Amino acid sequence: MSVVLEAQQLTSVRAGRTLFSDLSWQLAAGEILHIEGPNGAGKSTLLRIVAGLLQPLEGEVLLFGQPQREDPELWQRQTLFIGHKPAVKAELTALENLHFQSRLDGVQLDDPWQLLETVGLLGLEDIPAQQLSAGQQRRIALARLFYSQAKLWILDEPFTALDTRGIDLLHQRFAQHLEHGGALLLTSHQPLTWSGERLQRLRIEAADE
Ligand SMILES: Nc1ncnc2c1ncn2[C@@H]1O[C@H](COP(=O)(O)OP(=O)(O)OP(=O)(O)O)[C@@H](O)[C@H]1O
Repeated sequence: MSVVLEAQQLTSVRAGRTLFSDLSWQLAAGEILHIEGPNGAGKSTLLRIVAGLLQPLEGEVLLFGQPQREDPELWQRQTLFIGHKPAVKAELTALENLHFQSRLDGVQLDDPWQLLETVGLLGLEDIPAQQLSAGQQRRIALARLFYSQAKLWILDEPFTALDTRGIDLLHQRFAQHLEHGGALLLTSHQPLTWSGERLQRLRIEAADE
């Protein structure tokens, strides 16, 4: 399988504290990397570095062999990052949020109503996001996964606030993504149920402790 993502000797220091040092790994098409570790260990920091939103103190991240600075267009097209807070616009309705998100992603939605149904928000489309529950807001944010063509998904705590049906839905979507040659990097405090050969684990412990 081809290598989608390669991290080379990553070191990160925040507020004078070394979160991790000399981290290296490869993630191939069809694989998941589950980043584990206690609160504050640096998992979100690592994901933000991989997404190109933060610079490591040392080291480099390659997507299909390319550093971000050399091919920003490839990175833009082939990565999808969803952070741990649902990045929804509070005053926009669920439907308006889907249109807003998809425009930012450069995607024309074929059938926004179908997408609402897929993520379990049909019937709630006219309600401002701020009046939706935490899990419903998370579903708006996660709707991006159902139209994304990006090969690398970077998801920070995607299961937070989801009910069991929502978690099942995500697992199904992850499986499709992997079957189509995608790769997935995620943090989750919940255990993942995937067959061993597809799942890699990386545990971060604060290096200074
Ligand atoms: N913007 C920032 N400036 C300085 N330090 C930060 C910043 N954001 C996070 N940190 C620090 O970096 C450390 C790691 O934070 P991070 O959010 O990466 O942890 P995490 O492993 O994702 O934790 P959690 O499981 O609680 O989500 C923490 O000590 C945090 O205080």
